[in-house]
Amino acid sequence: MSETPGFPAGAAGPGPPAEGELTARARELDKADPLAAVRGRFVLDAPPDETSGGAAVYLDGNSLGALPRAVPDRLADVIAREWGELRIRSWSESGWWTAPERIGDKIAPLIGAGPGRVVVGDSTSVNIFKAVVGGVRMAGKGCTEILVDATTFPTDGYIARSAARMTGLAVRPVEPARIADEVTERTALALVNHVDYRTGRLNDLPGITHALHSAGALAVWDLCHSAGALPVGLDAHHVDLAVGCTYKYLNGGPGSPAYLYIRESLQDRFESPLPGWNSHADPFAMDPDHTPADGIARGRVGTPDILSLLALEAALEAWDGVSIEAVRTKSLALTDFFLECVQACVPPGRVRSLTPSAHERRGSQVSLACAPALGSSFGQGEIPVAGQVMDELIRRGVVGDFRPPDVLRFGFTPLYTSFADAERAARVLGEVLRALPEVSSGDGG
Ligand SMILES: Cc1ncc(COP(=O)(O)O)c(C=O)c1O
Ligand SMILES: Nc1ccccc1C(=O)C[C@H](N)C(=O)O
Repeated sequence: MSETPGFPAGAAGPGPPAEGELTARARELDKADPLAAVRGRFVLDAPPDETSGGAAVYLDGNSLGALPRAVPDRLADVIAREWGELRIRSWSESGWWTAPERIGDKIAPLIGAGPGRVVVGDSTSVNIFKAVVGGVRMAGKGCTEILVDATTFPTDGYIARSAARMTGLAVRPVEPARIADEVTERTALALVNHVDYRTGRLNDLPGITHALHSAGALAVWDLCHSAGALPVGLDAHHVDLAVGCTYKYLNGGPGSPAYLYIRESLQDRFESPLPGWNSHADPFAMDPDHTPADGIARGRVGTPDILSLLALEAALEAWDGVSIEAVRTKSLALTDFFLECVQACVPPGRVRSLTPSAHERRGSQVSLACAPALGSSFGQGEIPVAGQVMDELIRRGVVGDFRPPDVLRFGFTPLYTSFADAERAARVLGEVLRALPEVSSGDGG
């Protein structure tokens, strides 16, 4: 097993860790945490004590964020009053019609965008389609290819290949770190994940964007795993187009609508491949010909999903008075502390951190490759051992997730994750791995 900076070989002893010391450190860190009170804005299990020993530590906010307390009452009001009583009048009187731009402006500061550059609606996949086809239509005439992050979350690759087929271009998968070397004057754009969903690696958005621009190509970023977790700086780094979901670190709820960012200076050249009536300059003119709206509204398609949109708007209240810089500081402290606890609690050689140890290359999750121990005490089956380990962690109240082939993912949402959560998760992971038989494959460390 290769040594990674997070786990110097032989540094951890096989016996039970110095629990008391780590627990005390976690308590001190939580006491000093300026965001500690923000946790109260979310519905979460109470921390475990002698009576509630089974309460869950939630480390899956990088897949589905926890429920913000403001959402249920707001949604109840939207349903009972705005829909139930005002009915059709709510499109204007309750601000439903303009919600996609209004809520876009609320997300904008979290991703470094000025007002009028973000519109909310549709899924991330649909926005990837709009961004890629819209980007190709803005690119130079002689372009023949689209570069796609070779390590991307699958949906980006699927959509990019279909968009390329429709526009007559080829798709070339390239590792993010190689994009600066691989881009040519024939490249229309590159579609890149800001944070790698599997490893938690933070890709170099300023550097890659600059390299693409130097070659005359556009930069299209997928912010699903960075928005709400770290500063993105879309305007500052002159990103052309970006998309992201809102159900992870923005806590918008299951299936909450995604967003599209279009750089201000490109907006009047953006031609949507899905020019629905909501993107028309005058939707209620019912014009048979499409005239695109000015500004970011041209990124809209059809009737917005109001219930989900307004749940998201209420969820964003959890950010009141919180800076994304403070979130980043806590995120790095949490992931550092978790890695330290894992090193102390987990028998050597059983996991290997896939997440870069360098802060400037790390998102807000820790991914641990789980050594392929065989003959697990949780029963042998088709499930890879890492999947069994995660099932057992969840059974013991530590909720992360498993991604094939061997990755345990732990997401840290600074708005509500505590240092005590990080310590408990690492301790339970150590217990689960100690309960498994020794690594039997040759590459264990
Ligand atoms: C990087 C990335 N892009 C896109 C998606 C999903 O897209 P959609 O919102 O269309 O399901 C995810 C996760 O679901 C993701 O991690
Ligand atoms: N949208 C979902 C619906 C159901 C279950 C998971 C997701 C995810 O978001 C997965 C996530 N994108 C990931 O990084 O694996």
